[in-house]
Amino acid sequence: MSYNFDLFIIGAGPGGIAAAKQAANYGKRVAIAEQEAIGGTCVNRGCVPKKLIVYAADIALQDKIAPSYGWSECQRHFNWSKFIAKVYQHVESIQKSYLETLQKNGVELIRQRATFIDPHTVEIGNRKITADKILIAVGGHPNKPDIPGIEHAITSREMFQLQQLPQKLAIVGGGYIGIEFASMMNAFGVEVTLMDTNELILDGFDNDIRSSVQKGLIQRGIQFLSKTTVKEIKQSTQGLQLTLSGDTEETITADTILVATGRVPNTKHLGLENAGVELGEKGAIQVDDYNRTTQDNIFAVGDCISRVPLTPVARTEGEAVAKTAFGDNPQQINYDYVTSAVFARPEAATVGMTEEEAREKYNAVQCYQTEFEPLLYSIVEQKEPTTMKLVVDSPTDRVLGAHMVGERAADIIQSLAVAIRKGITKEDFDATIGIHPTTGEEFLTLD
Ligand SMILES: Cc1cc2nc3c(=O)[nH]c(=O)nc-3n(C[C@H](O)[C@H](O)[C@H](O)COP(=O)(O)OP(=O)(O)OC[C@H]3O[C@@H](n4cnc5c(N)ncnc54)[C@H](O)[C@@H]3O)c2cc1C
Ligand SMILES: NC(=O)c1ccc[n+]([C@@H]2O[C@H](COP(=O)([O-])OP(=O)(O)OC[C@H]3O[C@@H](n4cnc5c(N)ncnc54)[C@H](O)[C@@H]3O)[C@@H](O)[C@H]2O)c1
Repeated sequence: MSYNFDLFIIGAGPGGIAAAKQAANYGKRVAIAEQEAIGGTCVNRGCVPKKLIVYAADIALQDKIAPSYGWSECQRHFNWSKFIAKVYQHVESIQKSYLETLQKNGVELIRQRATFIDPHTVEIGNRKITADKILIAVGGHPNKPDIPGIEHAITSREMFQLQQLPQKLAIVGGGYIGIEFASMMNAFGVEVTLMDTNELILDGFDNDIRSSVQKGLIQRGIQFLSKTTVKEIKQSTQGLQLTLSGDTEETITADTILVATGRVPNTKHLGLENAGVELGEKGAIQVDDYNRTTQDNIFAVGDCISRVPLTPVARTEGEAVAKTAFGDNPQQINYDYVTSAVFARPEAATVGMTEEEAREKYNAVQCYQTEFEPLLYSIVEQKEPTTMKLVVDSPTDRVLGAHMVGERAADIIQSLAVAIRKGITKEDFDATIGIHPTTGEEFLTLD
């Protein structure tokens, strides 16, 4: 049977675009459907605009320590709307370059929503398109708790479209998104209250890292309510009123409420039932080790499979699917050493096993840890300690995980990840001569 395309991709985020490029490199006929902006969550309402806001917020933090470095105090004014317009200029330039890449590779982009008619056919606008293989890379969207008044709360998506900065921001959820926005908004002078149902923020990270970031944020002036959630939101004359439950049972007010309580896969109304594609837990698409769904010719990658919802992972999975479908060697992904970072101040980054995970899996685990004041803060009043931790399997001396909170944690952990993935030992760390004076060199002298 002849199909219109060798590969049809639903969703032009990092996962879909990576697969499109790789399949086109094999000389395959590829089309990609996108219902919104090319680049997906990461480019348009995630990593990219977020990191630019982090940079803007860092300027405010640098201003705070500048007088200790001999700079005169100055009053600067931050213009959010001017700044966010610049951010979106950059986002558009990325969209344009993605578009050029797709065109250069001969990939047809169809700017509409696609749904399944059968395992080889999708409906898109008034077209029916057939393909030998189909990749689902539809991403996810924010989960909003089902409570009265939730329509008054916004999600990360709307945070990027604010007309002006809030004065009082309440954040529900202390995961990646809640923590990053809490940190950025606090730096801009916004009064931030953050709540989480857990005792500690950043579920899934090493416990020492979680408490170190939490301490750092509280020190910066963020009000943290642990084991607390919101059960009702009402509009009042003082603003939005949040009725809390859990450890803190009171009413607080805010002018903006951000809910950041996780994300859910975009798998509804996709016609998956017409294609024999089954869902697993929490609406995520079920896939095997090769990202193949329950239908042989259909694959799924990225946030819609809820494995590790990060951009580099979606990209790697997209490439791997194209290699599996059209190359000589089927590709499986090793998720053991996926690095990740929370771009808060203080910044947190991690690779490999947490102490808790290592102790469950290995009999003799030794942790090497330090907390110190980095040179940058040595001559300023405000203190911001750095935490570093190595998790080691004692009998083999192999480093199982590295974790850090502090300046440039993401870049430092990123570099260590290469060595740790290759099986480096604690002795290898000790034998390495560092660069002085840097923060990273402290990883080489832990005892
Ligand atoms: C606020 C925020 C900050 C983040 N920061 C980071 C970070 O710093 N680092 C990091 O690694 N990750 C970060 N992430 C996560 C990252 O954005 C995602 O993991 C990544 O975008 C997932 O890629 P994807 O291709 O699976 O899906 P997406 O990027 O979500 O792309 C899916 C695309 O599919 C389209 N689509 C959906 N259904 C259809 C349909 N039926 N037809 C046509 N098109 C469809 C959507 O419009 C979307 O464009 C962040 C996420 C958020 C929300
Ligand atoms: N820097 C990055 O790489 C980055 C940045 C942003 C987002 N992301 C990705 O996006 C995903 C989603 O982020 P997220 O922060 O929305 O989710 P998350 O899963 O990281 O965190 C959700 C938090 O909300 C809390 N929570 C859940 N329900 C609650 C409730 N009713 N009341 C109070 N607290 C509640 C949880 O305990 C948890 O701490 C992340 O898992 C991550 O993969 C990555």
